[in-house]
Amino acid sequence: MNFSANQELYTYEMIEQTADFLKLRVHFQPKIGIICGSGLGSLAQDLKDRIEFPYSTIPNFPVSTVEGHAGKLIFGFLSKVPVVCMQGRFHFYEGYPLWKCAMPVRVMKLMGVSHLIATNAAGGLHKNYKVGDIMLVKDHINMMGFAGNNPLQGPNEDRFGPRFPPMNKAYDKELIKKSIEIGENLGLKDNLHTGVYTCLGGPNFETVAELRALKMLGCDAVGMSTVHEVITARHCDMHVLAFSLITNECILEYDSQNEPNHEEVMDAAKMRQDTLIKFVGKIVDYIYKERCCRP
Ligand SMILES: O=P(O)(O)O[C@H]1O[C@H](CO)[C@@H](O)[C@H]1O
Ligand code: HPA
Repeated sequence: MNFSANQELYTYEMIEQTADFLKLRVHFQPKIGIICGSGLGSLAQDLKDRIEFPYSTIPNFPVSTVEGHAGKLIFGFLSKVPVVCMQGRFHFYEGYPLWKCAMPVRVMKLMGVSHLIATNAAGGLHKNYKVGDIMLVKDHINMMGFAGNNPLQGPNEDRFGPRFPPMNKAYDKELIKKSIEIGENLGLKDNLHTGVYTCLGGPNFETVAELRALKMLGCDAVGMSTVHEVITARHCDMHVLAFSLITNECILEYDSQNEPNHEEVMDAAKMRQDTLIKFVGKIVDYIYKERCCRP
């Protein structure tokens, strides 16, 4: 694998080729795209009439290398709504440049997807967050962008969107409000938050000093994904809802005996999978009825 950020960028025609390959094989048009975070692949388990594509069989697609990311694109119906699910996402630390990590979002766009639901596992920085809580992302801090790394780097492709896209309304406020309502109806009132997510490059978990700095900056949850997908989705005018499952507490004290690890992240995700399946199912249902089907 070539790890250079200077790998040849995807052309519009390559993304189109990938979308056409999938369109030929999928007989319905997905309206909502769902990206499953670490250990959250079960969000795709209830899809009816599913058509699955291992990433390695899709032209131009990267392949997943992380445990808890199965590496399949799954089309099907969730609550009777046509959706496409990424069971496994791509992270910068796997050696992929950010534009490559986010490429499936553009494929979704060319297939007709108008709404993206991005989910992730994240460390909880906010003092009130507990393992198992859900944080609806209201904003992000693009730490990788601070360091000059962005999925939109390179010549702009005007057919997707503008050179300088705004990002101050990245997360759909109405969908956040509705998701809170849906969560409360599922009995999750005490486990729901809205907050600021930040993505670091990984793969190491953060130092105590890094976490303290992020907290001072206003971050509520920390992960290694999602932001590049959201930027790419907003660039091509998709509506975005994102949420973090808080899978571990961020360790902010030097004398703590604990160390974060990927197993606890996946265990926490597994523990919450049934709840999240219901949560996402109802959100999908709402988006489809209230947004996608409106004349
Ligand atoms: O963001 P997702 O893909 O959910 O995964 C999170 O979990 C992994 C660390 O345990 C990292 O990849 C981090 O980004
Ligand atoms: N830090 C970064 N990424 C993560 C974490 C974390 O604590 N938990 C899950 N993904």
